[in-house]
Amino acid sequence: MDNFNSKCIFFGKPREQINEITSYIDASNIYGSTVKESDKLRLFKDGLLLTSPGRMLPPRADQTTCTITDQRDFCLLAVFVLKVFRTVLLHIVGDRRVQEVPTLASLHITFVRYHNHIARRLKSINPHWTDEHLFQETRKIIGAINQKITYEEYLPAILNKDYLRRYCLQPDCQFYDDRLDPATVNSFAVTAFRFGHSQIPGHTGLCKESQKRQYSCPYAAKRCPFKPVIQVNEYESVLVESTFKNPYMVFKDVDGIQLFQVTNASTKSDSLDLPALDIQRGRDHGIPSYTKFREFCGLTKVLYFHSGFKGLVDHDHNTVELLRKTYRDVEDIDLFVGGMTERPLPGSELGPTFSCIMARQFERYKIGDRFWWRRRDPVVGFTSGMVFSVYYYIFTTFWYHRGVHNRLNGSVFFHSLFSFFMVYAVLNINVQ
Ligand code: HEM
Repeated sequence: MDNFNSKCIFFGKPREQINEITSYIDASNIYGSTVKESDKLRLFKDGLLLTSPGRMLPPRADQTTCTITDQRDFCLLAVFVLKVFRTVLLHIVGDRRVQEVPTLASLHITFVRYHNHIARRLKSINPHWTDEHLFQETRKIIGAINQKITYEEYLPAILNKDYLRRYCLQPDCQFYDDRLDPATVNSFAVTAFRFGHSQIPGHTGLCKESQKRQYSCPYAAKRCPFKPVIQVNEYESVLVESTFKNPYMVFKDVDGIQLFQVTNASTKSDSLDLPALDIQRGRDHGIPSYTKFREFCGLTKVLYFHSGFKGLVDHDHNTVELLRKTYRDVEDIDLFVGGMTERPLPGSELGPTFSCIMARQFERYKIGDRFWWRRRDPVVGFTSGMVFSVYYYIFTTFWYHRGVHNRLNGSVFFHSLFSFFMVYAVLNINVQ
């Protein structure tokens, strides 16, 4: 990965960590980042992706340590091993982080199903297309849907309108610049985009098997692809840390997951100290300090621990006091800490420093992508008919799929998709 402003030059290039997977927003979380990976995930028939019973993700081929007793059961011994060693993967999909939390696994499942749904629709319209043709066309549509959701739903929810405009992140700004490197920069992956870690409430809500939900449908009753069922308002709430590395929760015991229910209940002491990890990872990667990034972003210089002139003008007084107690010098403030504690800009989830890093990165992902879905190019861009289809698919398929096969609460699924998890899943940063 490259850094926006790295000055440490080694053999003509700044020394940076390597990104294991593609930086482009190309749905590589579903398809993998190499042809070899994507081949492992394909059925090689009608453009479809592999699934397991119940249209779930395919289990790993080397999962032979236990007996699968019925279609909905997953290898419990493997789950036990997974809990103890935290390394075994239960399922295969384009990104190995699928096992991080069941809520993330559910999004992977949704997009695998979504792929197969679109491939079947394309096959019915074009029966003469080969498996390869169907696969690639479907993949292009799924990639476009990921780009569309990221830029038209997610970014407007977290970034201020000025930043969206200044960095060409709005739908009316579409062009390609081959000088813009779309690689993921270190400061984005290691600090700014980890702001999402502060958006994770302490609990996940589960629906019990016996409970069913009612979905309202945007069409006349005759055209609805499913029958409305009984409304459920009750959820069992579990601590979010009990869901870590437990993707099997999507497959077992529960009939639904309400993504990150907000409750005030206290959390267990053995939870993952993610902010500590994030701060340490920034130091580990040699990320410049918060004050250096303010300069890089053209923001006012910070020289003193106060919130006035030449101070921490984007922090409130109490936060400045806490920072003073924590750091000996303003120059020492970690980018993650300084950025996370800034007051959010109006209409935004982020302060000016993180907004600057985020907006610049998303600009690179968009303007530097030769295959950007809205690119006005007859070879790589979508025709206006296809652009319409992407909007159409997004609208109809969420209703069609009803969350993950009756397991996810539809409305909460929407919420979570657009609010935070989606982008974690699609952005494809995985540093080694
Ligand atoms: C329950 C939810 C989540 C958990 C348990 C989780 C956990 C983690 C862990 C353990 C890491 C690796 C930390 C390290 O070793 O440096 C990580 C990295 C990261 N997370 Fe999360 N995360 C969650 C949600 C999110 C969300 C919602 C976002 C953003 C919107 C996000 C963005 C990132 C980014 C950008 C990285 C760095 C990836 C890399 O450089 O390889 N995470 N996360």
